[in-house]
Amino acid sequence: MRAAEQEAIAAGTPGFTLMRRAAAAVAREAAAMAPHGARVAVLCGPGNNGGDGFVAAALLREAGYAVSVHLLGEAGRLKGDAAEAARLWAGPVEGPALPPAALLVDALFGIGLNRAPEGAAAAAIAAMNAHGAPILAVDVPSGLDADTGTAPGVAVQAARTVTFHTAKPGHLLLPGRDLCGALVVADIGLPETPGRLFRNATALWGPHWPRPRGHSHKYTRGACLVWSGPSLATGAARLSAMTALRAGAGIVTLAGDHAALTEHAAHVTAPLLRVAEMPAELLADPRLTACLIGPGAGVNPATLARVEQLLACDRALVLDADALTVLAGRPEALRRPHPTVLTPHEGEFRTLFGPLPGPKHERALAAARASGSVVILKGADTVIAAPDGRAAINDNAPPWLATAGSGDVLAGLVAGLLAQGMPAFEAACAAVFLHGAASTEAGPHLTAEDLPAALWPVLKRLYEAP
Ligand SMILES: NC(=O)C1=CN([C@@H]2O[C@H](COP(=O)(O)OP(=O)(O)OC[C@H]3O[C@@H](n4cnc5c(N)ncnc54)[C@H](O)[C@@H]3O)[C@@H](O)[C@H]2O)[C@@H](O)CC1
Ligand SMILES: Nc1ncnc2c1ncn2[C@@H]1O[C@H](COP(=O)(O)OP(=O)(O)O)[C@@H](O)[C@H]1O
Ligand SMILES: [K+]
Repeated sequence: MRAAEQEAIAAGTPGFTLMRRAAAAVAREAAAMAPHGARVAVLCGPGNNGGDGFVAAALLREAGYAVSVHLLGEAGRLKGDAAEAARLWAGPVEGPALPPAALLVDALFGIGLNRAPEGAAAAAIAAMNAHGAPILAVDVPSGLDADTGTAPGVAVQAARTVTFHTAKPGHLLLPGRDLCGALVVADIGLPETPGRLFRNATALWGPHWPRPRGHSHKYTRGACLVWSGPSLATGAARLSAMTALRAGAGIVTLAGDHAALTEHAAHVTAPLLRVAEMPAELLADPRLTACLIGPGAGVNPATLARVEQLLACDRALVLDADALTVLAGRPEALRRPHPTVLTPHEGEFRTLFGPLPGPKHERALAAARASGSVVILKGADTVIAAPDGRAAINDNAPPWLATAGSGDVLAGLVAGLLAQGMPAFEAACAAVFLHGAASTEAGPHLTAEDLPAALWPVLKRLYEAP
């Protein structure tokens, strides 16, 4: 953001012009939240976030709102664009005590927050939260660290947050995402800057989406092997296999011992069933393009031996659940010259990689580098990270996705996309996004079994999109 701002200023757009555009977006959102003519209280801080507040206050007053402006600090100490913004506001500048109002505009701190709010700043934030009126946060809810999604102290709980140019990690990572309320990203005319950190969206992976051609047959669409857990632990692999088929893999094989396959045979029709002791018995088939192991596998030496055999093969590979746990503390064992995707939740992640410092996207990136693999660090704010330094934060998954078996569905989705030749990072991002979209489609009270069916309309819409 700061680089984009510098570039724009160097190219001749004054900083104050950017501030005016930002403030116009704030005023637009405020007008959408408060009835015309209502009382709006704008709380400004000592930096440019406060500057946005002053300009927005002037715009709202022009538009007919009853606006009061409150400053934390002294008007005489405002500098640069913020001082110019304060001059634009013709009315009185009051202290931080807030009057009754229909809407509060939080322009206290933005991306310049550099420590936990204390004293008057902490009191002002607490007073906003206790006020009762909805809060529109300018750029970032004050007190939230835009880089990490964490709040070092007290933070504003906004109803809506309007940010500029692009979402920051703190808007997408928890608890930041919850503090923001509804997020609005406003264009303020900054140039596109090349970045390595993304908000997960169709544009990130859509160009790599595998589409069958007229002459495709099931083997050219990709063949996927899903290793099954033993008898009475087969459901997880079945969810994965059904989802891999739904993802578009031409053929999916469930493999394991005879008792396990007997259970599968009682449930599924489309997947092939192959009795095998070890994956190597099936890897001779050159048509096989991707393998998945872990769901229901069990944490035991047999699983470790199978994982090691699969790591040594030349197919794309997804390791989930128990296949990650058997490699506890050995991420370097995952290095291989073929696409590999790991799908740990926080517990499996810690077991495999140990405690890593920093915000979630940085932890996932460190794990991706250590393992040479694409890492999907799951949770309500799933992060996808690649060893080359790219990372994406996902924010489309509703909380009812937290249900037993939904992780197995995600693993199968990744495997199905890898089987079709989709590159690992893009396949992982697509899978996480579509998983979230399918759970939104299915709605509250879904079970993991509903997800492959719910993916169907989501995928159809993907095909219909231009
Ligand atoms: N960077 C850009 O391209 C643009 C930035 N704009 C606005 O400018 C903001 C960034 O402005 P600044 O860099 O001036 O930073 P801020 O206005 O976010 O905050 C910095 C000020 O707050 C003080 N401060 C930080 N943490 C504090 C704490 N815990 N307790 C008390 N005081 C604290 C600092 O000492 C400094 O005076 C953005 O969030 C956005 O609202 C917009 O005007 C549009 C363009
Ligand atoms: N609060 C939440 N909001 C959205 N998605 C969630 C939430 N909690 C978990 N998830 C998602 O649900 C899935 C759970 O996977 P996992 O923990 O492996 O469960 P299981 O092993 O039972 O399948 C993951 O994709 C995770 O990202
Ligand atoms: K703010």
